[in-house]
Amino acid sequence: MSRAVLSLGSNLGERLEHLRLAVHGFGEDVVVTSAVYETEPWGVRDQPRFLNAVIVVAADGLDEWGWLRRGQALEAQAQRRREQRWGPRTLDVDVVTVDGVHSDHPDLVLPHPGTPSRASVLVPWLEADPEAVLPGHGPVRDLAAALSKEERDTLHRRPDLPLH
Ligand SMILES: Nc1ncnc2c1ncn2[C@@H]1O[C@H](COP(=O)(O)OP(=O)(O)OP(=O)(O)O)[C@@H](O)[C@H]1O
Ligand SMILES: Nc1nc2c(c(=O)[nH]1)N=C(CO)CN2
Repeated sequence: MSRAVLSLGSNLGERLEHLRLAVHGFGEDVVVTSAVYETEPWGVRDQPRFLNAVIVVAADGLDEWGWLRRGQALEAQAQRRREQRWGPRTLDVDVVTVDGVHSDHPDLVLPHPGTPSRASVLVPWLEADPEAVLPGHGPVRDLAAALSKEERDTLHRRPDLPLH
C-alpha cells in the first residue's frame, strides 16, 4: 500500500470546482481531506488568492511516480496551461511526500522542497493528519507552530466551501 500526501491549489476560474475535480479524481483512494483554505499568494504576489487543501491518498500497485502522473492527469483535465513559475493556475497537484521516499529527480523532488516553509501546506496538512511527520524535518505540528503570525494570517479557513 502506497500512501501519499498531496497539496491542491487553484486560483483561476471555478476554484472550488477545480479542487473538487481532483478529490473526485482520486475517488476511493482518498483517505482524509483537510478543509479548504483561502490563502494569500506567495512567490508571485500579484495574482488572485488561492484555494488550498491537503488530501491523503492511499492505494495498492502505485509508487510515487504513479501519484505524480495521476495528479498531472487531473491538472490536464482542469485545462491547466504551461505558465510562469509560481504563477496563476486552474489546478496544482503537488506531491508533498510518499511514505518515506526521498528523491532528487527534478521531475519529482521528495519530500516537496517548499513544504517546510509553506503555511498553505502545513496548516491544512496538520488538520488532515495531526500526527503527520515531514521526513527529514520532523512533526508537521512543530513546523506549523514555527510559522510567524504574519504567515498564519495569510490563511483563512473556509468551511463554507466543502470539498465533497
Ligand atoms: N513533488 C513534486 N510534486 C509535483 N511536481 C513536482 C514535484 N517535484 C518536481 N515536480 C515537477 O515540477 C514541475 C511542475 O512545477 P510547477 O509549475 O507545478 O511548479 P510550481 O507549482 O510553480 O512551483 P512549486 O513546485 O515550488 O510549488 C513538473 O514538471 C513536475 O514534474
Ligand atoms: N497561497 C498560495 N500561493 C501560491 C500557491 C499556492 O498553492 N497557494 N501556488 C503557487 C504555485 O506553485 C504560487 N503561490
